[in-house]
Amino acid sequence: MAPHATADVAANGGSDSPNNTPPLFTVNSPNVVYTADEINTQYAYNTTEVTRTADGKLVATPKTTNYQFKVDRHVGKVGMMLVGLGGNNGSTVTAGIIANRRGLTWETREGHRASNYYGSVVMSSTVKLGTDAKTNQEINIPFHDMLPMVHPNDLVIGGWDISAMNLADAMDRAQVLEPTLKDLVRKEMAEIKPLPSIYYPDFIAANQEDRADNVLPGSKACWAHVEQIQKDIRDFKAANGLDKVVVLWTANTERYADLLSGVNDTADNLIAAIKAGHDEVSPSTVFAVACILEKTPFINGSPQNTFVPGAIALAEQHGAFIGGDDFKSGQTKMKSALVDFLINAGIKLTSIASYNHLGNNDGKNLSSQKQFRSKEISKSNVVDDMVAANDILYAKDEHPDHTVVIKYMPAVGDNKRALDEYYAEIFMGGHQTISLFNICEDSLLASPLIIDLVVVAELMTRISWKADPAAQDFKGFHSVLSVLSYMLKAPLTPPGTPVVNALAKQRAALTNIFRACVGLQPESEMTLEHKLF
Ligand SMILES: NC(=O)c1ccc[n+]([C@@H]2O[C@H](COP(=O)([O-])OP(=O)(O)OC[C@H]3O[C@@H](n4cnc5c(N)ncnc54)[C@H](O)[C@@H]3O)[C@@H](O)[C@H]2O)c1
Ligand SMILES: O=P([O-])([O-])O[C@@H]1[C@@H](O)[C@H](O)[C@@H](O)[C@H](O)[C@@H]1O
Repeated sequence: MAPHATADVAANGGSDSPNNTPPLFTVNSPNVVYTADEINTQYAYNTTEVTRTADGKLVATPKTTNYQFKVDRHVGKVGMMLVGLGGNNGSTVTAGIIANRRGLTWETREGHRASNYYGSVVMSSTVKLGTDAKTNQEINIPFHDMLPMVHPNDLVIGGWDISAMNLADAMDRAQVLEPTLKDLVRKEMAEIKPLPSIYYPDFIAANQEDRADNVLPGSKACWAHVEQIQKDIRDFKAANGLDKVVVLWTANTERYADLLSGVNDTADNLIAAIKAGHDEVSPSTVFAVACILEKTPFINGSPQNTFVPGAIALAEQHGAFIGGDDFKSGQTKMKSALVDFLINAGIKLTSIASYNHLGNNDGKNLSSQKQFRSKEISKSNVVDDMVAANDILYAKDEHPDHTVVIKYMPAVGDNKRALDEYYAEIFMGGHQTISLFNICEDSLLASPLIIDLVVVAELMTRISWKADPAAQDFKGFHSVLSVLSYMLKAPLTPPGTPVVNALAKQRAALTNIFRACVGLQPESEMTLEHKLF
């Protein structure tokens, strides 16, 4: 990706869209064919199949599956519609994109600051492309240059909120950004007003009621709500000349919906339940259904079980993309890396105590038990796969003690305090105790994840595959975008497939799938060229 020189951006009055930016690299291989419109790849996917002999011995057999991948190189004009646009995350990510688009700089107590996308894997991390043929040194390139992706500066932003507050006032309410920066984006932010949304009081904390002055008629699910959201999406696309939209939920955490046979267990029953006004269908599920019917990717940045079985089935029926759940921004992100390190180092983690307090509206909503329970689930399950993978340290169904506490302390605002203690058994009866104090400015950590989720989800709409060369049509990835898991606490995966929470594995999956789309094998890190000579 050509560096987005802010001066150029400012001169153009907008972003120098990567639609016109030539790729940073090309792959020199008979298996990769570039046309003006597509990247077409023949890819040998190598795995190891394990079977057991009659006497229980394991047999490992290398296996190769040949795929064809096709990437549409035309990004087009992309819209990002946020549910909860007027919240701390919604207003912060919007202000951040405006500031980056205009190349803004501002003064703070610590001195001069410039716009950036720090915390975004897509915009601020690199991936190893390969090794320099002459110097033998690693060549690392911006993640964003792996495949044609929308630049966040080019995203057209809109969305819904049950609060009517315009985004300049919402930005002030959020108390996240420096006044000097807010003043530079205030005019543009004031022009952004959230669309009225659906509000079913029973699903979020009662303390949210005083915000709800921008709501559609009806306090429980109805088909008119689905149709209105679909209309909102179509109108937004038409008004802004968009080629596609991605919708992302960054509204309040809802309580879990009960899973009810005949109500949300199948696609037909879910649609019938909404039409019948069933009160166990949540606003986030109604948004999911509307987006699925519009074939608009829908991502859930909160921990509730938006994707009830009927919603997943509906997405599969319509070939629509869904993803979730719950941004993995600070305390849990650290946990998914630290637990991976400890257990893979053969250290027996026996207890994890995760406490945090925060003072933003999210914390206020989570001060209600049912909403906290949704978050407690997503914050607790993040170690399961790492523990289950090591039967030397853990007997079957043995787990570390794990407790999650969240307290609402208004004084600290968006600057969540996370205090963690990791207690482990080490060699010969010893113990290791790791204590962390982690101040997470929650919205400044979540906003880049919103960008990553939207950019990757949009990219996935332009990637197709087939395994049988004789097959006529290419297929899209499965409707449940588990490739998004790196950005999420409780990754949603296709039914029957395993959940991976280990942070390093999640990132490797993302980068290696993108490498496969340009015909490159996974980076093995073996560097045999530096060992066998
Ligand atoms: N680091 C983080 O900030 C982080 C990390 C993980 C998950 N999350 C989740 O992201 C969500 C947003 O966090 P936040 O700090 O921006 O919270 P927030 O309370 O500031 O914003 C939520 C917004 O959603 C609006 N809203 C509520 N119900 C709505 C509905 N039905 N339709 C449209 N808008 C609705 C509210 O009015 C509010 O403006 C929360 O669910 C939170 O748990 C945040
Ligand atoms: O990703 P993470 O920092 O563990 O999780 C955060 C929690 O610690 C916090 O209590 C909650 O309010 C945020 O929404 C977010 O979920």
